[in-house]
Amino acid sequence: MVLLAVMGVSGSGKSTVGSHLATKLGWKFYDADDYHPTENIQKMAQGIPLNDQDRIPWLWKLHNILMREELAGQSVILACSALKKMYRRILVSGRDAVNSQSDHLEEQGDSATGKVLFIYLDGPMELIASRLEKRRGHFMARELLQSQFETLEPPSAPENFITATEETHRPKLSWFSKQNEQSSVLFHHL
Ligand SMILES: Nc1ncnc2c1ncn2[C@@H]1O[C@H](COP(=O)(O)OP(=O)(O)OP(=O)(O)O)[C@@H](O)[C@H]1O
Ligand SMILES: O=C(O)[C@H](O)[C@@H](O)[C@H](O)[C@H](O)CO
Repeated sequence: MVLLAVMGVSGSGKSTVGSHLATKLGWKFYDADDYHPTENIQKMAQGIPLNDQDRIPWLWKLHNILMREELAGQSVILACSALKKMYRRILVSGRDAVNSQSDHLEEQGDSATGKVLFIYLDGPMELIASRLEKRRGHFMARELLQSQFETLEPPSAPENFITATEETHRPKLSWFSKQNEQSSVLFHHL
């Protein structure tokens, strides 16, 4: 059973790569965009970046979905921006991530951070902007790309993640803890 989150800025390819992987692997797929409250969608459509207050309850909801699937023994892929380290902590640990001291969570080490494997879709702003220019019928205002990059805190050790470079979506192994057998399956499909 694997909980996988495909993360990155708007337009980095989370929905495309995440749904592709889920189909290939026969796993359940969730797109975090489908779980935003209407107010968040309206903000983004108006070109107003979301803030922590907008994102935190949404991330709690997504954490609950991941935990429900974990309990059911179901492997899942979630496409979710998860731009900040704190947001990724919430996906992994829910309310504990907000209530506890960050040091405390860090001390928990693999037992907490290793629960979800993040696939970080990394890519240059120009390339992603050019893709967003061509994308039609999506609520996200394209002007928000700049703020997405400003908010982004790329994952780093001891987080549990793989970086995939945007040009090829070939994963470049950065750091991950204990999911070696799973990563070889993922490499095969990416
Ligand atoms: N590897 C790729 N090569 C070329 N185009 C791509 C690639 N990945 C995604 N795209 C295109 O880029 C656009 C953005 O991709 P996608 O919607 O999957 O990104 P996203 O990260 O889910 O965005 P958002 O967070 O805004 O929903 C789409 O039009 C998609 O077809
Ligand atoms: O954290 C965020 O700012 C949001 O998740 C955005 O990234 C959007 O949901 C998505 O990317 C729009 O398509």
